[in-house]
Amino acid sequence: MLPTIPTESNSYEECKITSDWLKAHTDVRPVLAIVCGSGLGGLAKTIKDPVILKYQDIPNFPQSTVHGHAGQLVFGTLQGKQCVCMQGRFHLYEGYPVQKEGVYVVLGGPSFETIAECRMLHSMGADAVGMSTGHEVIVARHCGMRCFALSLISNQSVMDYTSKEKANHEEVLETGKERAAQMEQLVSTIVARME
Ligand SMILES: O=P(O)(O)O[C@H]1O[C@H](CO)[C@@H](O)[C@H]1O
Ligand code: HPA
Repeated sequence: MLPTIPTESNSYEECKITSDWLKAHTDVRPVLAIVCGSGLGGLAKTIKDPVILKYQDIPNFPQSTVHGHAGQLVFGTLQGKQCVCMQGRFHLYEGYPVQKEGVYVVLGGPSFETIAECRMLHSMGADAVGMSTGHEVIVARHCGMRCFALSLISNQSVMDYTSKEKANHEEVLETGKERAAQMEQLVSTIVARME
């Protein structure tokens, strides 16, 4: 029987469970990761002191369904560098999304979108709406700065005329407060790893 293939990318919490599980099962902390395609999994055999973890044993991990893909992570050392090899990859044709991408639309604010505007933006392919980051990035790029932006999705757009919900700044602040510690951790980790 073929394994169930997730169609959505995992949440932060699910990814953290995966990452904690992996860290508990190997002391290797890879500085590089190599994806091995069909017939190329042999590279993983050259890894020194390998720790082999099967995809099927890793929580929340996708499964390889293609013949010739071993379906395991091999952690160890290659040319003196700590690395991990994926012996088996995940393809679009197996039903895996290439990447969970979204379209961020930036509007002028400060008002929140009306239901009609939300519906229009949704029908145009928008996944998220903001009134800040897009503008900032445009100005920064104009000044020649390289940018990396994070936007916390803080509230749901209201699309239903019968809904009693209304997007509001209190909800945005509330979500911001709930996620502040994670955002702070994420940003400081990114900064620490910057060359
Ligand atoms: O205040 P920032 O962080 O921009 O986030 C958002 O929160 C406000 C809307 O509630 C807007 O200012 C919007 O940009
Ligand atoms: O619902 C929203 N719309 C636009 N900008 C926003 N910023 C936070 N929430 C929103």
